[in-house]
Amino acid sequence: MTIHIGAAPGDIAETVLMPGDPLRAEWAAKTFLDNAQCVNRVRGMLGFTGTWKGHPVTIHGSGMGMPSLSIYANELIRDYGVKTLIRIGSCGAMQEHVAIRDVILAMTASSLSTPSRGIFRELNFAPCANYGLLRAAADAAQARGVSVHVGGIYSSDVFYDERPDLNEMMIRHGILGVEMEAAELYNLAARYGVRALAVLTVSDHLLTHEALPSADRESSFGDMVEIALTAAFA
Ligand SMILES: O=P(O)(O)O[C@H]1O[C@H](CO)[C@@H](O)[C@H]1O
Ligand SMILES: O=c1cc[nH]c(=O)[nH]1
Repeated sequence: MTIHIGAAPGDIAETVLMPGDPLRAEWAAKTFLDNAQCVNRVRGMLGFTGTWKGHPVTIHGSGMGMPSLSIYANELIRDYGVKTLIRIGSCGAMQEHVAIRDVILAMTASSLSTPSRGIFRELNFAPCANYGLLRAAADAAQARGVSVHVGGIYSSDVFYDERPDLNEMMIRHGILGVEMEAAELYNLAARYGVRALAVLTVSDHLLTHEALPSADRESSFGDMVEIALTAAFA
């Protein structure tokens, strides 16, 4: 047990899928895993462990934002020995050719800052996905016929953004979408020598202003879960 995770040693698998939303964790575990058991409910941050095609998998919420994700990812890696972390998140699209419900695979994650800023100091470290996971996820998405985009995303500290100029800059530089966790997940994966990837489903569109309701964000993004599971064990 850790301060934030109540699971017993051995109750967390080496492969963890991390949605921001703990209720998406519950839905995904009960929908896609066999024999899913709840292994954490500290602070309501639900985690479940089961198997997928015989492979042990944990699906655990990260909460919203990089500081929250950092707490769970640190404890999962350092205390529970997790080796592969795949974020399964929602995001806002920033390009016209990206549509609602499309899947984005985050090759890199730009940011204004991350919780690792104090460690990197003057270094502009470039957080990037694990290439093997990224390639396997792209293959899995194409095999499923999912509309998938691979490229850079923006990890923001705010959902309610007051910088239209910044979004314009991101859009002009080809950033595919915005979310709030991937950059720090990639920083931590690099620091501890583990694999990480962010697989995102477009829930909002910054250009068209379309937006899916919260129920859809919680329990309808099945393609990204299956892409993440397939990539983890490719
Ligand atoms: O749907 P999740 O995985 O929580 O991801 C996105 O949704 C939240 C904001 O609504 C942020 O956590 C953002 O990164
Ligand atoms: O962080 C997020 C997530 C979904 N949609 C957004 O616009 N931002």
